[in-house]
Amino acid sequence: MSTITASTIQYVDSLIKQVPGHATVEDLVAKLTAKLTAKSNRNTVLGSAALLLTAYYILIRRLELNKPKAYRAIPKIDGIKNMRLLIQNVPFVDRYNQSMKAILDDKGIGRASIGPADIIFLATPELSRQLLNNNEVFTKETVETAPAYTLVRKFFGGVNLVFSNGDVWKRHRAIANPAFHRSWDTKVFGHCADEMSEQMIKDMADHGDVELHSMFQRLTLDALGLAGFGFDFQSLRNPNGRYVTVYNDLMGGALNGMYFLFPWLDKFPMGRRYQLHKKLEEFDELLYDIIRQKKADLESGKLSPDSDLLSMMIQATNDSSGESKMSDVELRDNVSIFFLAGHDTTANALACIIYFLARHPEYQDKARKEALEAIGDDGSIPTLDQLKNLPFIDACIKEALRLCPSVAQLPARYIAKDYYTTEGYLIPKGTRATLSIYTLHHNKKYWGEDVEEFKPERFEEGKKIDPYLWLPFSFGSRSCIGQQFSMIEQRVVLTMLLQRHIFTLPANSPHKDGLIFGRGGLLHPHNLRIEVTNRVIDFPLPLYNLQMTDKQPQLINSSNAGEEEDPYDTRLQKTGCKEENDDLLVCYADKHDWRLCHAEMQAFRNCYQKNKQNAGSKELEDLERSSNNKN
Ligand code: HEM
Repeated sequence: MSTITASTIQYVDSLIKQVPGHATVEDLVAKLTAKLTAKSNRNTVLGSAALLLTAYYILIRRLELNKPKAYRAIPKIDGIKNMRLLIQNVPFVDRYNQSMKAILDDKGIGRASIGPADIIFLATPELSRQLLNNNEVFTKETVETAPAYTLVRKFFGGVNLVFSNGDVWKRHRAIANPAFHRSWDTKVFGHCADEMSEQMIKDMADHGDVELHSMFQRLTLDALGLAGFGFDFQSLRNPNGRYVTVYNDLMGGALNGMYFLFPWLDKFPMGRRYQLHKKLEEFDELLYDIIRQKKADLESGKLSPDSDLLSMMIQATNDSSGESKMSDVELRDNVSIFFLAGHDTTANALACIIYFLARHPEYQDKARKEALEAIGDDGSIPTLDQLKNLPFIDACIKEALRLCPSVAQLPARYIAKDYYTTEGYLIPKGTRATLSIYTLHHNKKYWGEDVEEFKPERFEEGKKIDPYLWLPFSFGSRSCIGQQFSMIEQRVVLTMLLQRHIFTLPANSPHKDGLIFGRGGLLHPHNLRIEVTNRVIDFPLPLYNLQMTDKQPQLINSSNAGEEEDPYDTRLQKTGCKEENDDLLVCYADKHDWRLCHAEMQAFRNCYQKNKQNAGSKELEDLERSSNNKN
């Protein structure tokens, strides 16, 4: 057989050389069949069939002569290997390293037979420019193509901002744009950072470390629920709460590879699938309740139209008319997709950046210094103004997003018509294409030999980075609408956490030589455990000093400890702020971190300032002055 194959290859080769460049496969096959038939007198029928089969294999499968030359020029990636790794649920980065990294790094383009149609991976800045500026050719694959009974379709909806094209997408983007591009209230994010701070200290006490990625998932879910829809998931306080569990189960189900590969099993769901469909009904009930309530509150004037993202979108659809309006189903489908697009993505980014800062204490110190200079050290939530000038922290965020782009490759585009790239490759109609953001971010050609190292200096002020090379949020008209939301959230959370805590990678961490990523659709660190300690700081109140360490908080009177009549108490009584002071102490006793008692501290401070200026409080000031002199 091997001699037959070898001679057939030689024979087919000689035939191909005789055929003009523009010959069709049909010409070739006809010519080949004629020759083989003529020789059949000498060969057995079996031999001829083998020859024909081998010739077909070589012409069509190997040489792909049924495909245009400009398409054949795109290097091939091993699709079967990729599929096998996908079914084995191998994490994205391992799958990528084993099956396509070498080709994409070198050639910047590759194609594979995965799924119903070939998929082309684009991985140079020039190719990303072409994909991102040709939305009519590189169209989004919509969820509508999934049958209506599938979990994915029911969960993410038929039409929404992420999975739509043309006029439908324009209408959704126009309604969502003003809601996203506004001045976000930092308090929501700050409130979540407060809670996370508290939870981390509890986890440290209970387990000796903190699983950072799931902690940030809880933070970003709470933040999105509050800032987006005015709904408090309370997942930081209660990770097993009803809606958190429902939501997490649904995400786990819908993004599981098995659900993508066998969607038809959803037609008659059984076992776990059945449970998930039931949970989806529960989740939908919640979403529709939120929408109904919001509409009623807006109508009655109970809620201001700019109170959260959903209110603004409802207001925008009320202001538009006819087809521009959004139905409740469309609003629900967008709310659902915002959860998918807007919570895990930022959680991954935050977990990665803390990991890199923990691995590089020198960068952590520098980032903390910048944070303290910008937002102070009194535990208050930073304002937008205070967050404007954070060049080093911003550089760290960008560098972490380079190394860990949550969206490692863009969701696939369906090719609506034949497209010739400027390099002369053909991307044929009916195939699919994606942009490999991960390759662009990890290619030595663009970032140098130290490409895998965390170096925020790459993004220092004044350094220009090609927007088609660094693309964590994509670029152009279909870039991430939530970029500003995410950046503000990251800045608030990072500055507040750096102000309060020190992050250390445990000596035996499996991540000590490099980040290990987990399974699933989005790139995220796998089981990332970090040690968190409190910074030691001085209490800034004028009356006494509270020094705290993470281990042993102590309240120290600044003067005259042990005297019979405690002048501290006397002074407090005179300020008339004893009640506020008690509230503050109770809060501190409860939370073990005065920075989590900001409201109580502010109330005490306001009261103290006010009473100090009262006529007749001179005695108090004298007392304070004499106490200072003694110290
Ligand atoms: C670090 C955080 C984030 C990353 C890395 C990220 C990344 C991306 C990327 C790469 C795209 C382009 C997808 C494509 O072209 O197919 C995208 C689109 C989108 N993102 Fe984000 N995203 C983040 C945060 C958010 C947040 C916080 C929200 C909402 C609250 C959000 C909502 C969206 C939406 C709605 C789109 C679709 C925009 C359109 O097609 O017009 N994202 N995001």
